[in-house]
Amino acid sequence: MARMSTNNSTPLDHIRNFSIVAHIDHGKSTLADRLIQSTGGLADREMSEQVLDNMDIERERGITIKAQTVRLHYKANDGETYVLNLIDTPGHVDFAYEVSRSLSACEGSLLVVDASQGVEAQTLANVYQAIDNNHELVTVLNKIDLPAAEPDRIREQIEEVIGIDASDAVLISAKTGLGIPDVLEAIVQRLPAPKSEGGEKAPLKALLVDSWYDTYLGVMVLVRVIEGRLTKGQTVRMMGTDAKYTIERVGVLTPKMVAVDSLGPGEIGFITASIKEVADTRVGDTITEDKRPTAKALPGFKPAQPVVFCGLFPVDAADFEDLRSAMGKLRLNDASFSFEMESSAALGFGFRCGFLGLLHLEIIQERLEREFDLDLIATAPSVVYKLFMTDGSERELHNPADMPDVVKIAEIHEPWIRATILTPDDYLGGILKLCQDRRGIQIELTYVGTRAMLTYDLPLNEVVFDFYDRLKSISKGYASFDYQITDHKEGNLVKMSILVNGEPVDALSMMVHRMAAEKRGREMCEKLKELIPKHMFKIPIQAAIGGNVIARETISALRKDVTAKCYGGDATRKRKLLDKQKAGKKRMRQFGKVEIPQEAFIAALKMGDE
Ligand SMILES: Nc1nc2c(ncn2[C@@H]2O[C@H](COP(=O)(O)OP(=O)(O)OP(=O)(O)O)[C@@H](O)[C@H]2O)c(=O)[nH]1
Repeated sequence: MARMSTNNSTPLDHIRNFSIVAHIDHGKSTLADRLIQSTGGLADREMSEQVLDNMDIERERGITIKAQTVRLHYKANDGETYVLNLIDTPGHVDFAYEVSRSLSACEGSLLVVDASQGVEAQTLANVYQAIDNNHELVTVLNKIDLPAAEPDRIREQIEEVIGIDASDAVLISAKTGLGIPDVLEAIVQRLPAPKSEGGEKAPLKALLVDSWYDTYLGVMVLVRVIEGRLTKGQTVRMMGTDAKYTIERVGVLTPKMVAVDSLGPGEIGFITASIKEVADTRVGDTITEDKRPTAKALPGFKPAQPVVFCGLFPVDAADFEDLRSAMGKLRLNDASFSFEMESSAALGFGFRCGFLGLLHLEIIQERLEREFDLDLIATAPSVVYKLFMTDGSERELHNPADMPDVVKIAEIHEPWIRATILTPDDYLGGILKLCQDRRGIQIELTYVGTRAMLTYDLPLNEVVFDFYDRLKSISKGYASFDYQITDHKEGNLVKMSILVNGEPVDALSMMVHRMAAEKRGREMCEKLKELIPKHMFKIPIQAAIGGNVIARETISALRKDVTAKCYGGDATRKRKLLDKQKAGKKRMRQFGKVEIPQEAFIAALKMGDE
């Protein structure tokens, strides 16, 4: 780690702590890179594209998962040098809680809007979070290099839709660098400096903003000092967990890690303290000095609750231990991902995993397959149901396979969301139909120019499968979507089982609304008929509720011997064909006498609405 002999007492009025809020792809990371580059945080040659996005997957998918922070030194037009702390926030709905936690560590935000696209669903969601955190805002219109950019129109739209003054919006192109100096000036001139009531003489009070696992340094904790001073060697106490630690390192990210002696009021930096797991650090906790504690803890955050669950099983049972260790490693860096062992009659040993949303699920699954070279079967994603039992007790259901006997259940409650959808009005009809088909209740429909803004209440259960994919395809990618979980409501829900050759495949069972069960069951059977290859015998595929079969398809029997066409041919050709079949088998799973390909599990769940 580099060492910087910073003078550690940057006066408060020379500090600006800010975030960038934006819809996905509106250019947040590109702008962050520009700010780092133009303040000399990294030499040009060190700039790999998008330094803020650490992980390969993030880079490939172009999304920011883990919030990061960067300290910049900026010499302003008034001749003074300011310390600017940029806290990066993720843009996707699944990570909304990370947005909120990082916003609470700063006083202002840059609201970045693509001047060719305008306000989108996540622009709204994120800007309201910033306003809720009492942030001052600087509006930045990006991509003005594009011929399609219409800064005047978008400025009006921002005023109309969000209700903030955008007359002094800064026009930039993060791509070409145009307007970047104006952004830096606006940060200094228009965003407030942090305040500290007690100042640096007060007992230590710092906010635990984030934590992550670094292979070399172990658990790193991102902190924002409110009052007092955080120093190397100090013994601190986490007020929420009551755990004591001795601070080993104090540093800042420039974005390289740079050690400093201490952090004072208003400053943001990281500490390390031989903390074993990220799970030992509670985001939103208050860090204070053990021997001179602060009187009152900060309000803190609600911990992120997993909302979507699914089972992950190794295709090859021998990979179970590898899967366990890989999950343990991922969990080190992502306390919002949870897993516990599960066994399934059909799939053997695996894990029941909890995620913040579907994207989170996909990212974890992809990382397990790619970084750890594991072949996995994922079961149908399920939301968390609340079961009210006839004996008066209450329990949570994370897995349709654990569904108790229906006669013992008085009521099943399912989570509902409030969704905001923005779309060009050409696609409105299709989107209304989609929401309606998914049991949606329309709350509001307003227009902003030729764009419609829709508010719908929807059961989360109807959204977890493929709602987002469908929305994108109906709107040719133009609609944007954001949601918040609102409450649990009673639903007429049943467990639908799928039987292949008479055997229930628990990985495919799911909770469905009674009215939609037959249609869903029929679609599942039809899809599986396409996905499961023919065998030497007839295979019935059935969907059932309790003992009642509600849909049925049959896969006809295969007669031909595949090697027959090699008759008389040379042995190597025959061997090749058999090898090819064997490789194909690796991605198959045996259920009784039937082999089901791995893709069938996911594909069967992604049903069209046509
Ligand atoms: N033409 C043009 N393209 C830009 C500009 N700024 C960003 N882009 C492009 O827009 C795309 C999205 O930019 P990002 O910076 O990755 O967007 P982001 O908001 O950080 O996206 P997430 O990390 O997914 O939240 C990239 O392909 C950029 O190259 C700009 O000023 N002009």
